[in-house]
Amino acid sequence: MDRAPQTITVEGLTRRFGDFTAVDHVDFCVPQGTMTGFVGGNGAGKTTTMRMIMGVLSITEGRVMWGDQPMTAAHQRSIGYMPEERGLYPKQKVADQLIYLGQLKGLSPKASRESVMTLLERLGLGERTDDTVEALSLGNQQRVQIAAALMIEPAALILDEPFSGLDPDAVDSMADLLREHTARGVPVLFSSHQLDLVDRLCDQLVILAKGQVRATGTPTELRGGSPRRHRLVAVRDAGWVREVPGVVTVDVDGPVAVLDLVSDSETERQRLLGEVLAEGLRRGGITELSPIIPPLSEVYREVTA
Ligand SMILES: Nc1ncnc2c1ncn2[C@@H]1O[C@H](COP(=O)(O)OP(=O)(O)OP(=O)(O)O)[C@@H](O)[C@H]1O
Repeated sequence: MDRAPQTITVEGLTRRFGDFTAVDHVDFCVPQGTMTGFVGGNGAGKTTTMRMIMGVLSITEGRVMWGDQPMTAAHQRSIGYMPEERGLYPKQKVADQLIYLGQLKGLSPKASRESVMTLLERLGLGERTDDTVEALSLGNQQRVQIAAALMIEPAALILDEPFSGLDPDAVDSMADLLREHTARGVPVLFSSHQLDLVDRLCDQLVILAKGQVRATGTPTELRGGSPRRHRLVAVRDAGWVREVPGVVTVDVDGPVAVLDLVSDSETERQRLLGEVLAEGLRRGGITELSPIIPPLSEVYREVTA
């Protein structure tokens, strides 16, 4: 099987259940070597989209491309998929279960054992390999699911809520593992409700609401480029900032002010910052002048409203 990573492109993807359109002409792409966050409220259509990409749900309209070819079952078999319904056997031992899965995916028993042991160790489960799945906490069961998706050098990763229920250490190990895959060109699509995490990890985002794509882009692009608002802390009262032409003062509270550099031009905003700095020096000094970066949750609320 060809395991070379390829870009995944979703074109006009649509799924209806009776009269209800769960996914409505969705277009986006998961480029090779990028981590793409798939976000949207409950029922937005993320799982349905991922299921169509993976061929576990039929497509009503549209198509999924693997590089420049329509996605086939063989391509889908080369993708590491973590479905929403987790599907581990509760009474089987963790390592045995994964080793068997590796063999089903074409590894020799020895190669499968090696791959499983390394992955479980990386995911902090090195000492739980002989426990049954049901004996693990939910977060640790989640780690086993992740190991199942990451086995056999996947050519792409489609992960439905891989971070839910993980503690911060597990999130970090998981993020490191995913980055190793993107570094070898693997496209990664993962859904999440944790916007701070998506912001930290993703190269790009796809925001879905009511089955439709509302926005796509890098976190910076979605915030509208570099920020206009800045926080100023002066050594003395910052009231003087009202007199700097071209700068709108949103708020002044003693030495602290919030400014808006009302220009769409990056060069002009840089010039205005220079003016503020120069004036600040004349007025006794500045201890801080920093951009106010809106949280991604604010952007999300705006585009899905
Ligand atoms: N088999 C089905 N039959 C009928 N409706 C369905 C079916 N599967 C999904 N839906 C509906 O499609 C919509 C999208 O569901 P989906 O599970 O894709 O959303 P989601 O974005 O993954 O949500 P969540 O974040 O809650 O997991 C929902 O309204 C859901 O009820």
